Amino acid sequence: MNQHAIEVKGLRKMFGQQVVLDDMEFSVEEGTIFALLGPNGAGKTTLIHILSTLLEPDGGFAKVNGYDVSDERNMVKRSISLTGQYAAVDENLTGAENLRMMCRLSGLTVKESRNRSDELLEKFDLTKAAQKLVRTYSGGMRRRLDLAISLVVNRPILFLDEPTTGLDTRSRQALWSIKAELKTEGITIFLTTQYLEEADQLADIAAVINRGRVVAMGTPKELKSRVGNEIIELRDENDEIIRSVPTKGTIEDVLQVMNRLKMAVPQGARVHIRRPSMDDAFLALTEEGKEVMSS
Ligand SMILES: Nc1ncnc2c1ncn2[C@@H]1O[C@H](COP(=O)(O)OP(=O)(O)OP(=O)(O)O)[C@@H](O)[C@H]1O
Repeated sequence: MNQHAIEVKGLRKMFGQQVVLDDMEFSVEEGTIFALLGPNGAGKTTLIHILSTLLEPDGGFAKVNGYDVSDERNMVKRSISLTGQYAAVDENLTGAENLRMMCRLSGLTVKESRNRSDELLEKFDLTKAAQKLVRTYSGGMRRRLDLAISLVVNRPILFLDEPTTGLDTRSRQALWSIKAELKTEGITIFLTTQYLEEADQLADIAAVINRGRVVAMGTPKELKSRVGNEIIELRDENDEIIRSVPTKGTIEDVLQVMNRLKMAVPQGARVHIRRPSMDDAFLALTEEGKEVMSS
């Protein structure tokens, strides 16, 4: 059956007078990686909390694995894993003990728990650190343990709230490769991120939200193409960017833009023409970007 892993329609959430999610609408196909991109305070965590039943919406509806987040909370909870601020890691236990405890709590036998823990420690490159107390772990190791714990029981949908925030490049890349592995197992991954690069590398579909609304959605490639086909960048003699202007990529358009720019830039400025990045798309699609693009 080809159903949506997540379906959101007219979703609304207010905190006091502040509208945090405003008529939000999108769906996520089963087995895909979906990235929710948005600046600080855009409403990403609020949305994850509603989808994982930690918060009640004020209007509209959301279904996760076919279950309504308000009316079928238990079924939703059984369909998801959630990593992030809420993972219960005991600092005074070892990584292996934490994992085995979670396995036992979720109903596995002692033997099954040992096997599943070993398998996850291996997958997340924690076998060597398995017998060390978690309080001695680095940030990257904690994140990997957090992710491993969220996978103790195979659930069809995995929520990752800013999973790589604060990780060094190496740990981030390790997490990316694990997520790609999960995808091959058919798990739907819903992640929030402020790293455009992350959405670009990983996601099948990315939605950009700003002030509680979806302002754009598509494959990272589609989102990038919304910014224009080629970007003209003018740099000064220190290689600092002076102007960055999207074009349609045709010779006529590029010439027209160059002519316009000629009047406004200092002599000696150098020209680069490049493909748009996710950063360009993000800036162009959010409020802040509109100012940049129209300047
Ligand atoms: N419990 C709460 N009570 C009041 N306001 C809240 C509450 N939780 C969030 N907000 C507000 O709602 C808005 C959206 O917050 P949210 O945490 O969902 O954003 P976010 O996109 O996850 O941001 P960040 O990237 O900084 O984590 C913010 O303005 C925040 O101050």
